[in-house]
Amino acid sequence: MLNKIDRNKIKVAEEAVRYIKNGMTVGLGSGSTIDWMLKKLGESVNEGLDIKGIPTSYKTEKLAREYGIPLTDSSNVIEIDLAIDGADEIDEQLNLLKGGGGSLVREKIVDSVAKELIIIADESKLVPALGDFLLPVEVVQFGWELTAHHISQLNCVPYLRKKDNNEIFITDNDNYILDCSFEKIPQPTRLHEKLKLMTGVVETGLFVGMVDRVIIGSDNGIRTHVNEF
Ligand SMILES: O=C[C@H](O)[C@H](O)[C@H](O)COP(=O)(O)O
Repeated sequence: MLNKIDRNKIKVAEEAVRYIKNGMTVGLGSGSTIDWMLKKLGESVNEGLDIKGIPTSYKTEKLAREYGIPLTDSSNVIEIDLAIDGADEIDEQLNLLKGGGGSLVREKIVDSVAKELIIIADESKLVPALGDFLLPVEVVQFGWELTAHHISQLNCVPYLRKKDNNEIFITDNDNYILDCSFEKIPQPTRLHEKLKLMTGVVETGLFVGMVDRVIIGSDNGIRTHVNEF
C-alpha cells in the first residue's frame, strides 16, 4: 500500500517524463523520487522512446538497467539536453539543498551542464530558507577530522555520516560526507563559496541558481514553478 508521499512522488515522476523527447541525452538524478521517475521512463522506453540516460549514482545506474533504460556515461557525451533530479529542500528562489542520499557530486556535475534542469519533489521539500536539513558536504577521507574542524569554524556542527550498521558511509567517489548543522542558510552562494575554498572539501549540497523548473506534488495535484532568472 502506497503512502501519501509516495503517491505524490509518482505524480511528479509521471509529469517529468513528459518533458523527455526522442533523441535526448538525459541526466538521471538520484533518490527515491527519481526511482519512481526511472520506473515511468522505463515504461516509455519500452513503448519506443529513444533516449540515452546518464546516471548520477551507482544505485540509479542499477535501477535504470533493470528498467531497460539505455545508458551512456560522461566520457561519451559533451551535451546533456535535460536533467531530472530530486531535492531535500527547495527555497523560494528555487535554490536547492541536496545530497541526503550522498550523490551530490555526480548530481552536480550532470545537473550543472544540462541545458535544462527539472527538479521533482513532494511539497514537504518546500522551505522558506535552506538549512533545516543538515547540509551534506563531501570531503576526501584523508584528514577528514581537520576538514571537519575547519568547517565547524563556520558556526556549525559537522557530523560524519554513518550507515545504519554504524560503518562510515562512503560515496560513489570513495569520499566521506559531513552532514553540517547550520540551522538557517540565508546566503547559500556565500556559504557554498566559503566551503569550496577549504582544502579537503570536494563539493557541497548547495545547488544555487541552477534550476529551470520545479514540479511539486501534493494531495491537490501537481504544480510547476518556472525559474525566470
Ligand atoms: O543524494 C541524494 C539526492 O540529492 C536526492 O536527490 C535527494 O536526497 C532527494 O531524495 P528523495 O527523492 O529520496 O527525497
